[in-house]
Amino acid sequence: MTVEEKNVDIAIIGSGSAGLYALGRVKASGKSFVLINGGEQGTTCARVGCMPSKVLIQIAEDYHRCGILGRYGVEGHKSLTLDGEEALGHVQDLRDNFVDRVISNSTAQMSDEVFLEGYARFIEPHLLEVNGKRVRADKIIIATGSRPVIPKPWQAFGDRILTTDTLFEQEQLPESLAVIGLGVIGLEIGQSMARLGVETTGFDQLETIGGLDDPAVAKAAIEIIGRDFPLHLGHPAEITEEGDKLRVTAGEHSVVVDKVLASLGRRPNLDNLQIENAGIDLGVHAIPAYNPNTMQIGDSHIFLAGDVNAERPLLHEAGDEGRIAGHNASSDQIQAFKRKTPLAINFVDPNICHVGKRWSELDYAQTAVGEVNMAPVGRALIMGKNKGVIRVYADKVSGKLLGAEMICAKGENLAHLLAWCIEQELTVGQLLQMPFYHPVIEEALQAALYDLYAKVETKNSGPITELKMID
Ligand SMILES: Cc1cc2nc3c(=O)[nH]c(=O)nc-3n(C[C@H](O)[C@H](O)[C@H](O)COP(=O)(O)OP(=O)(O)OC[C@H]3O[C@@H](n4cnc5c(N)ncnc54)[C@H](O)[C@@H]3O)c2cc1C
Ligand SMILES: NC(=O)c1ccc[n+]([C@@H]2O[C@H](COP(=O)([O-])OP(=O)(O)OC[C@H]3O[C@@H](n4cnc5c(N)ncnc54)[C@H](O)[C@@H]3O)[C@@H](O)[C@H]2O)c1
Repeated sequence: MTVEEKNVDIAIIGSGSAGLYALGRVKASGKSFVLINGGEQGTTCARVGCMPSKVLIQIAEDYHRCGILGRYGVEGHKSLTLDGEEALGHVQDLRDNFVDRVISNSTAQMSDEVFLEGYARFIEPHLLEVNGKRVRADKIIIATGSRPVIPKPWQAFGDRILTTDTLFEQEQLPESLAVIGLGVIGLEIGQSMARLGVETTGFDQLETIGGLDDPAVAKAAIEIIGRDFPLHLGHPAEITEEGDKLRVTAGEHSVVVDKVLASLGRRPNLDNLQIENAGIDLGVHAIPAYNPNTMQIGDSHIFLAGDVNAERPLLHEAGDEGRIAGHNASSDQIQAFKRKTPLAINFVDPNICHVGKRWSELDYAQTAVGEVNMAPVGRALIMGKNKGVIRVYADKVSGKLLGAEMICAKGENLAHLLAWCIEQELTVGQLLQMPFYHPVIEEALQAALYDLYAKVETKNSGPITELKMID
């Protein structure tokens, strides 16, 4: 019996952010297409990622902020309490709102002919199967995202192991929580939980946190975040059962907790696609070799966009990768696109950010480093957030900005400014000729830039560093 095949120009697998951005380009080209999605709709970002995590962080930060009120003479602040159920209810309400918005602007408007629900797998290089239906496509975009890693032995602990897939569905806050893996997720959720009153303990096998690799920033971050909850670093964590609780042990540290948040990283959803039937070699790192400027796998008809390629697993990058893949899948010619300056923001308080080149990528002999400590910064003192450090890197000879790493208040804004300057290939001298208001956190960046300027060879022309001369 021959199974009926639907023929299209382009099949997009995954209706997450990368898939939907790709769809925008494909629709505009007028090519025929199908969009295929397995699992829940609404995108990882809106459903279990960026958005619910930021709501939780906001609640925790606002509640924690009450602690400062005594300084201003506000009576009664110590007796404020938090209803965990209502707090989580608020996270869920806003989350539902974000998800509804995504769905109503995308798949809700699509017919069953072009939007197929189910997990796709390759039968042949151009042939996919979804719930028994077959789709033959000239070009295929894989935008299947990633999922949280849970080591196999931990799966036996059932719902006592949380991931960000299940955390935002909880009705109550746990009394105690171990956060294993202090990367981006572990820090954001760990600090929030601690601030909401959950007895939280953090573990990471590395000697650093939040993926920081500038030693000065990592040291400051460990000290600052370590005031919110204990951080046990340098040993992989192991879990054993203790009655209905879990014991988490790493090196000489051990705690008994109600729940564990597994934030050990995320695994690309490539293993469910039978991509070998497409003649694609997964390579040593289990990710097929692809070009990050075209998103094309080798010189094949298949493109890889978003978290599934594990290279820049962030929302704005998933958007760009979707656009590139969508454009190239719809065109006769493959076009390479310049990728943007790397920018990463961890929304802990104070924010941890990095921009441009990482510390470990620098040629230290050719690099000048400017630094400012946040302790004396006027605006930070007023805000009661004068903790942290900003480190900026520039080429020693040309003075061109290369990158930065920081832990500081409003880091999310400073990191953007720096990314935009690197994108424009500006020098530290040119940055000092920009206006700086008073009193603002940007003055801390200005101080770091002055420190950097003193260490680079290229200086501004004219008698006043901060002002350009009129010819
Ligand atoms: C807790 C958390 C917080 C985050 N916070 C931020 C943040 O603040 N800022 C930021 O920039 N990024 C953040 N991120 C990362 C961001 O959410 C991701 O980079 C982005 O959502 C990736 O989008 P995507 O389209 O690649 O994947 P997804 O949105 O996951 O879409 C993939 C889709 O493909 C489907 N699928 C999988 N396999 C198949 C198959 N075989 N067939 C059909 N469909 C399939 C999946 O079910 C899913 O619907 C966060 C992530 C998490 C987990
Ligand atoms: N603000 C944001 O932009 C944001 C927020 C959340 C998530 N994200 C995205 O989600 C991705 C995944 O985040 P993540 O935090 O899960 O991964 P991650 O890679 O950032 O961190 C995982 C951490 O787990 C540690 N680890 C692994 N196995 C361990 C073990 N057995 N014991 C102790 N520690 C162990 C690793 O050393 C690492 O520090 C990020 O790369 C990021 O792109 C972004």
